[in-house]
Amino acid sequence: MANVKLSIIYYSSTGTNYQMALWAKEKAEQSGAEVRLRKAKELAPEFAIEQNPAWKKHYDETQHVEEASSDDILWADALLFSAPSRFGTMPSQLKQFLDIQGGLWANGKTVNKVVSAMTSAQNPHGGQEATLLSLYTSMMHWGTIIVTPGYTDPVLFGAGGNPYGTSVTVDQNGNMQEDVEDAVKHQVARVLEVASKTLES
Ligand SMILES: Cc1cc2nc3c(=O)[nH]c(=O)nc-3n(C[C@H](O)[C@H](O)[C@H](O)COP(=O)(O)O)c2cc1C
Repeated sequence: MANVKLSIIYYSSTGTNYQMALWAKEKAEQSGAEVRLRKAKELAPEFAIEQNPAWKKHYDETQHVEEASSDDILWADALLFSAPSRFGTMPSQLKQFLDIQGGLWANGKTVNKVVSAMTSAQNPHGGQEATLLSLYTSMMHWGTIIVTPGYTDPVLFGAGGNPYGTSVTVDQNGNMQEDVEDAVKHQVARVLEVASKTLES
């Protein structure tokens, strides 16, 4: 997958989606892609972060991660998003990032990017598919090429079998309930495969 430029753009309060983004980065780099790992800017007020020790810890520990910018979209052939469910939709932090890309969109700069997404929620039926759909809805408006895992590999069944994108259930202590590392890696490999085909054509 040499030559594919991949931006992994995530939001995470307590580390789950950051971990998924790191697995994706590891696999993409092993595959020869050029990778940018970027976080959506935190928008929550300090008091909200401070009242949740796990959130505060993750916030402090990821200060070194660069914030996503328009250039990360412009530069990339492929985009992989990862963000937790917030009442069945994407978090406002990621939505805000999308909402400030009107200039790119208006100039056709989002068209034909290969896009895929991952998520997490506290409950298996707590909105995992709906959260991915909320993101994919915006991606349709962007004219992107949405690439989902479907059921293209047996690892998906062990990871909960979500064909929309890898998703994981996280308990109240932040522990992932399914082993999704291989599913994340399969998803990113598939994104790179499709992106490299679009570059050849
Ligand atoms: C405001 C808010 C709304 C949430 N809504 C849901 C929900 O509707 N269903 C669900 O299962 N989990 C819900 N969660 C749990 C989060 O999805 C969970 O904390 C997250 O997936 C952990 O990911 P992270 O470690 O990357 O932050 C919600 C959490 C917050 C803070």
